[in-house]
Amino acid sequence: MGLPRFTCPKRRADESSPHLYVANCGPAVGLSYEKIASVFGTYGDVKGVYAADESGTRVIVSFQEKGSAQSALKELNGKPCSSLGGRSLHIQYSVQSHDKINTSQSVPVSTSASELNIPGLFLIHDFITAKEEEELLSAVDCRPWKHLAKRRVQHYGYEFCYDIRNVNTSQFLGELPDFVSPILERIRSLQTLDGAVDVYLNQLTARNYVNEYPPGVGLSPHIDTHSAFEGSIFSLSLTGPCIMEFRKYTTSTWQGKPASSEDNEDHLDFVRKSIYLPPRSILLLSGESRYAWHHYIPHHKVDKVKDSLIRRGRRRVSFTLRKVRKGPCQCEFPQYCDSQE
Ligand SMILES: O=C(O)CCC(=O)C(=O)O
Ligand SMILES: [Fe+2]
Repeated sequence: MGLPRFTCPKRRADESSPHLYVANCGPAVGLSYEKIASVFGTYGDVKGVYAADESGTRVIVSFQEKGSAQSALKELNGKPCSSLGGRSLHIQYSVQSHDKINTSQSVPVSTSASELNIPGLFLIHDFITAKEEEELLSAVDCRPWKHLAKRRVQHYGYEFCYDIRNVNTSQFLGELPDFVSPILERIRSLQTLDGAVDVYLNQLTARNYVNEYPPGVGLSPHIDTHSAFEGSIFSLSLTGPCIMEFRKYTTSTWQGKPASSEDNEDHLDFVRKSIYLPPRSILLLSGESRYAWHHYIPHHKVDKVKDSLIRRGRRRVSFTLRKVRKGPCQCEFPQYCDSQE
């Protein structure tokens, strides 16, 4: 399925159209395009179902006739739909997109953080050896992965709660496991990169990305909640490559609230930059890159990096190491800060 020519209206569009913008729906929440087409097809001829963006949770359903879209909107909007596993959809009429930014268009991918020129972003290649990588993978694979709707994770130190996008600081799960000690030690040597980097970390999220899902499942754009974590975030990539895209929204407000299916797309103005994360590299987000830029991993099967096409592996595991924040965030980016809303 291609990407849409239609998108969510910037303001709620009341005039009807044969195209619906449907949120809380898509491959990332377990609903295939075929399934969506068949459910919406009960209201009329569906011309196509398209990804509305790269989140995997928003789609455009295009009907042949306006009347069909009208009936589907009336029947399916905002109530649990038994044929979609009880999920409540949030539906609006879609309008033709005149936005200059086409989210399907990819940006050139840099291989170094200096090329990207985002303050506070660092990438270190070959931060660990292949042997260390193997040991880290077997250590996490010996422990149970928690299967959530869109991800498989393990949390250490503190649990990260995806519904509130924050940590429960009163529930300490214990010290970080021994298998990350050599990594933590090496991270401490990175303090020389930038004096402001905080290298005393107490939370680890191991994330298992398995390329067995249909396109659309990746990591949606987010800023790690300011009030949850301090200013230095490290992400170690294991076993498979990917690209990470950074976006700075010019008109954005704080977006770290629990992802809502009613999120509007009122901030389509953004600068995009992309970086290639090879296995065994570590990425450090600090300063502006941590506080003011959204980051995300588009789900691609193949990434174009300079002149090469790089196929994603069947699996990527990342270790995100952070320090849990105990008081409110007092960063210099209040526009993006949940503590300074
Ligand atoms: O997988 C990664 O490298 C990044 C994960 C991430 O951004 C997060 O857990 O907040
Ligand atoms: Fe993140």
